[in-house]
Amino acid sequence: MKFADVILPLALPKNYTYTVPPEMEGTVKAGSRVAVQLGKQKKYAGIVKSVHEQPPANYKTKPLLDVLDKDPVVYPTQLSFWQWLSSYYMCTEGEVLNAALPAHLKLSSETLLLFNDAYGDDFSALDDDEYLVAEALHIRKELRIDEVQLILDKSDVYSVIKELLEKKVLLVYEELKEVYKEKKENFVQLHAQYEDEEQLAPLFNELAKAPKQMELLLAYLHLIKTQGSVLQSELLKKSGATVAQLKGLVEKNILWVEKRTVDRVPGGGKIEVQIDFSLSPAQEKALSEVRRNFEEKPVTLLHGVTSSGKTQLYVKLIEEYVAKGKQVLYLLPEIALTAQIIRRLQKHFGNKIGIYHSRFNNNERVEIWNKVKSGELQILLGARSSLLLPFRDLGMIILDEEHDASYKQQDPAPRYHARDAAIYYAGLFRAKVLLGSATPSLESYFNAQQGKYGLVELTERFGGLEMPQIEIIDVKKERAEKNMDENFTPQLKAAISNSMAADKQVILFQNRRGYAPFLMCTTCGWIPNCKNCDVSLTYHRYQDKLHCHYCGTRYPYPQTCGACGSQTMVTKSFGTEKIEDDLQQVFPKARIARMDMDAVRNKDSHNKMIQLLEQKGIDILVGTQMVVKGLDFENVNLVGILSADSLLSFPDFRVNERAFQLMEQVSGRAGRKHGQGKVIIQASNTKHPILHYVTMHDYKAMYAAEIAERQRFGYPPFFRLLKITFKHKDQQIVEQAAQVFGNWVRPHIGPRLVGPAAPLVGRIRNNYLQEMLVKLPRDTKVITDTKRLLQEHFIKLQAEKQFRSVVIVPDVDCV
Ligand SMILES: Nc1ncnc2c1ncn2[C@@H]1O[C@H](COP(=O)(O)OP(=O)(O)OP(=O)(O)O)[C@@H](O)[C@H]1O
Ligand SMILES: [Zn+2]
Repeated sequence: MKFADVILPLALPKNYTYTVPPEMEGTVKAGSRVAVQLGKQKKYAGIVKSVHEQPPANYKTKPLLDVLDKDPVVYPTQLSFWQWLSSYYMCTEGEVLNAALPAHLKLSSETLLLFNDAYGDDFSALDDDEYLVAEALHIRKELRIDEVQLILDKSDVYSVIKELLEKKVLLVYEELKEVYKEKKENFVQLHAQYEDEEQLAPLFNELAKAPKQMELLLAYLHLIKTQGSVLQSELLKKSGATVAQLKGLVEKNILWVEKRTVDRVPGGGKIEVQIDFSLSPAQEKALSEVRRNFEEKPVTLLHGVTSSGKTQLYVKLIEEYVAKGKQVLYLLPEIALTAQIIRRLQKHFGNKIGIYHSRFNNNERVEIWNKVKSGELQILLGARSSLLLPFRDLGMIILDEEHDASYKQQDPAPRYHARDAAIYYAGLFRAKVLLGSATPSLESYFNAQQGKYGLVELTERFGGLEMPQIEIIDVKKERAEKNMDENFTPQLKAAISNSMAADKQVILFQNRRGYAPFLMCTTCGWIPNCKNCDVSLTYHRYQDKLHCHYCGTRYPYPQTCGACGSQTMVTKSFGTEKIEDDLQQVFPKARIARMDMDAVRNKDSHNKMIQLLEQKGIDILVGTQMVVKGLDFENVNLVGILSADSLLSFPDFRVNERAFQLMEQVSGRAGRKHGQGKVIIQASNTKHPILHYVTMHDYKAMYAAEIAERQRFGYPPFFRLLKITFKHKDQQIVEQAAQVFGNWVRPHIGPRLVGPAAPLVGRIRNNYLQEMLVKLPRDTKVITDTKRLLQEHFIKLQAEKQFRSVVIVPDVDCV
């Protein structure tokens, strides 16, 4: 008798074992999707983790209902990776599976199926069962899986549903209510008679009188040669012609236009790799050092100053791996960054490259999933979630901006760090990992210093440009002397004027979004707080509302103080929205744009803003963290940091490291092409050592100072941090639970256990919080033992009646 352990897309502590019915023995493999029953009613599609002959000790197994795929949906490598993720990051394999699988591959009895209107009503291509379901759906528009079971009068309906999904007859309802729409685009083609070169010559003569049409035709011929197919939009862009001019050629029966369904995610195509630049001697040297390091070590850190051309180095390396037939994963910390990089990469790799991130809809995700799995996509650019894709033969992972905290997943589980997960995942393929940054994390630089990672340094900017010149301005002084214009010092104002006069562009950085981070009553000091969270509210002038940045709740603007009733509410501190407003007053002619989470909610608006900036349609860009990283604009010569103080003063042991990284990175946007850039940093505490390191662009001095502190106080990289958060609606219960838990484990852990205590924001979405920190020495055995101990006590705590509903969230390597 054969048994299969199945991972279900649920947070079950253990995987269930099912019996493999004899007729399925040939088809059930590790990685296959199977339909199973859980409990009396529920059915799910899960993934087989392993097939074996060992019945479980404590329960009678149920049979698998169905095998959903001829070929497994993931390879054994992914199963090993998932298992590591779940054990290292203390979550269940079901949670990992849930994060990894696109919704279309996850089905359960609660799944709502929708009819895809785009399919039409011609069901002739369907078999009997499919037809019955399609017809019912066509009439009723939506069905639950149990209703499908009634219609077909059987319980194993998953394979039918899967077929219908693949044939695009039906859709899986997702919260986003996205509807599958085939994407159609106009393609242009040459009439067959002209495909013969000899016929072309007379055509050219004929068109000599119509130069625009001639240009169109030439552009067409170029595109068809290089790309294999010609999009109307691209053709018009390349030739600079109008639709009317194209119509002219269509009317002459030379070209014709056809609407075709296109992949949402381009792939295939016939572009050849074109590397049309050469590396500078410094880059060449760095590249060969990377290669040499790769021979000895799986991980190498490329520490290259801003604008040293790390991206170009990546391109060369990618080319080498692609030529060897390997897949390459290029990770970026934020979706926001993909837009510019993808254009840079597509220049070289055309359609060999795909993008993947959480803002993709499910249709797009399934397409990418399949192309990565088949190996059709050789290069994938993506955010951290692309690590969960079923790569077939990975040769290298590039992790750009490796220091970035957004590489850590916060919620929900698995709360993995993409850098560490990438290193593990690459190890399973014996692939290489290249970490790149101008401001490496202390952890990675430490590992490089220790010889665990290779280290390659690139210390000069490409093109012989100097690092930007940094000027620190004392805001306290300027304020006292009443020289300030809103939040701008005269120095910053003058520098902006100069840039604009020279037809250059400016980036201004402020780390708070909204208009004012809080309001205050000048009579009694009252500050409006969120009802659900213990935080002050941010004023957003655009909507004239107060927002909670933790739970998203919006409140009307209070005309009077909520405590004393006076009409003396004033805004305190300032966010990007206010800077944008004030700038417009000070520079009425400037074209100003704002880039923050509020301004660029969807991927396209962000992309458009970047393109506008590239095309010099914006003079001044104001933004948060978003403008800091990786962006490459040749015309920006000035960067202003409005308030360094807010970066240097929050209670976190990483504050100095983060502030340095941020300031160095945002400074790095200035002066990347035509002459040295300038950076103005406004600060009250101008003597802060971090400001000094930034002025000198001295990463190593910052590193030396910080690493000593970390060692002294027992923080990463010397210890790993595991944070445990307890959450409950009732403050007393959560405090008790944390106390009890602390008392249980403290005797085993000792002084390495810190807390419990309420975090800075002690209540979020009406849940009270308690936190505890465990410092883990870099010793695998201690780490595993401690995790096991904690896990046992989580279960013990939740077995206590009064604590049953306390939510426990372990966060390994928290950031
Ligand atoms: N070998 C090269 N040939 C032509 N252009 C180059 C070369 N190297 C770099 N550049 C150009 O210099 C600019 C900076 O390079 P790139 O963006 O790769 O730097 P980076 O090291 O990734 O910087 P950051 O860390 O700030 O993101 C880009 O516009 C890039 O196209
Ligand atoms: Zn709130």
